[in-house]
Amino acid sequence: MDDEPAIRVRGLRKAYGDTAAVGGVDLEVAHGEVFALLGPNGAGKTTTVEILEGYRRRDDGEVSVLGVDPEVAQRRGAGAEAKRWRDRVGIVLQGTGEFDELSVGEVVRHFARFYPAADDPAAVIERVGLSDKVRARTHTLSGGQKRRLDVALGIIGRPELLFLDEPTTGFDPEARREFWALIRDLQAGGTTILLTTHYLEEAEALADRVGVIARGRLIAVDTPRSLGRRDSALATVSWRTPEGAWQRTESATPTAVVADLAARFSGEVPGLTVTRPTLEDVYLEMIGGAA
Ligand SMILES: Nc1ncnc2c1ncn2[C@@H]1O[C@H](COP(=O)(O)OP(=O)(O)OP(=O)(O)O)[C@@H](O)[C@H]1O
Repeated sequence: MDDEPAIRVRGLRKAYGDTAAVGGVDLEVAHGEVFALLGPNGAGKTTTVEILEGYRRRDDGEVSVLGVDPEVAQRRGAGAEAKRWRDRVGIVLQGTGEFDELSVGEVVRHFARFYPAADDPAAVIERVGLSDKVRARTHTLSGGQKRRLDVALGIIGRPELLFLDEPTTGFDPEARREFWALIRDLQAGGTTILLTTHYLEEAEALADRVGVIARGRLIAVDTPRSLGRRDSALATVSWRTPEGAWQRTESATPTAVVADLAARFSGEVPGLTVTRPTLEDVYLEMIGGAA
């Protein structure tokens, strides 16, 4: 691990005509980190990620991805060093997953040939849960299965850095859990991951840090646990009275409230729960404030 972060962005700007899609973003992602970009539709997540991938040109700002300017690395005829950079970066765009009449196995094996140290196609197909579809033509796959194929193509080259734009859209709950296990596995193997998602529980399950983008600006960066000072927010204690009515109180010292209740009930407190704001609660409040 070197001192330079895997991703460093300073003053990034991008406009489409009069629309300022990205309006001055600073961001650093460390080697080995899983970072989730959150934000409402049209906030500027995809634009930011595609600039980092080198697929879109920026208007202004500095961008370094694995020590290289991605815009330069993706230029036509950029040379051997740029090719090496592209081999180190895995990209899963927002949904393709269809390759005419080719089968899943053929597509993955085909992509494997582009990389100098590609993973074993059969192992990757297994990892994304498509082993029983290896001979299926890609246009016959379901939406979630096409997305899994996208993920397979993103990781076949064993990237150091993986970009995932809304990777689990269309996944059923079980597939999503399997995907989370795959991401944890990749992180354990040292892969740095930048993902965008609309699923707050996904960000919470996977990300070391989350960044919230609203109207092209990064309005907060923190751990999922601490975002919006969530960890020090008042706790809500709820319980049922002996008459069966629900009671609730907000407190900065919920342990004292629970101890007091335990003494009053001399034992088990019926229906007791202690909750703090969820990641979704603080996220929605932030987005509301930024609108
Ligand atoms: N090619 C384009 N031409 C013109 N405007 C664009 C283009 N791509 C994006 N935009 C605009 O830029 C803004 C940011 O879009 P972007 O796709 O980056 O948002 P996003 O956060 O990824 O949204 P979503 O969650 O819906 O994927 C939006 O207002 C969008 O309409």
